[in-house]
Amino acid sequence: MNTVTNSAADEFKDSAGPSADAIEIDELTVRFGSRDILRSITARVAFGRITGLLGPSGAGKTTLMRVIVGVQRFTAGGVRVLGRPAGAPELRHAVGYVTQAPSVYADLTVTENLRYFARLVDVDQTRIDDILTLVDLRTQAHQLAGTLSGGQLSRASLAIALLGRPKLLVLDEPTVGLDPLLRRSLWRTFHDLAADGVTLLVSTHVMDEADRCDDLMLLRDGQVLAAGTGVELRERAHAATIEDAFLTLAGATP
Ligand SMILES: Nc1ncnc2c1ncn2[C@@H]1O[C@H](COP(=O)(O)OP(=O)(O)OP(=O)(O)O)[C@@H](O)[C@H]1O
Repeated sequence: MNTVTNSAADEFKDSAGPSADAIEIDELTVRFGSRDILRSITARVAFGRITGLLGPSGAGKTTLMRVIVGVQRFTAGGVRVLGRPAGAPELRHAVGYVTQAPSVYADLTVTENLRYFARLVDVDQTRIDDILTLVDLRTQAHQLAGTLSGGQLSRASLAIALLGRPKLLVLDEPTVGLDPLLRRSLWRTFHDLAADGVTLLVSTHVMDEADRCDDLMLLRDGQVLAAGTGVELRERAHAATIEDAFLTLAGATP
């Protein structure tokens, strides 16, 4: 398959140090007004794996992702991304972020959108063809983005995030509203990217998507309830499913 990594693929991993993780969060607190939205979070995201950020609506998933990509100020603690402080200028191309809202221009075709964003991030236009193949949008290449289906629109947003050859992809609920077939094919793309060495952090509140992740981080009320592989979390909670594990672990926390 097409590769999104390049000869400098391990540049960040190497410079981050052999024991470093892709994301290192230490005692992170984010306060809005008088309310702590993230409460002294300490967590790690391993290189080259898919980590699922799971939690109910309002748990703080988007806020945490915004801190990681460097667009949300934090109150206390520290966050290092690919060995640099979150938001550092040299991370601009290395980190791709797909928000819940589609980031494409409805009145431009898919290719025109990609050409436009390719110029912004100073990426070779020839890469557009490769990315269209990767996200399976070749057939829609000349279709106006405003006429795409929900799943195609998600893929178009993902395509834009891939332009800068990110080493880390942060995806905020990328499969929300998609039918099971589209969800499955999007997850296949995520696994292809991880196989190419990309680190993915994917938020969801759909518990059955947890089984598609290598690692999980369970977030509730701005705190990490538990982190580990699905098997580890199920064993820890003596639960048959991640959903049950989440409920058990949430119940065990005051
Ligand atoms: N700018 C802000 N000012 C005040 N409160 C905020 C702000 N942004 C988020 N919040 C609050 O922080 C909490 C966490 O929000 P966040 O969007 O991070 O949750 P989430 O887990 O991503 O939820 P969802 O799954 O519904 O997207 C919510 O209670 C939200 O209302």
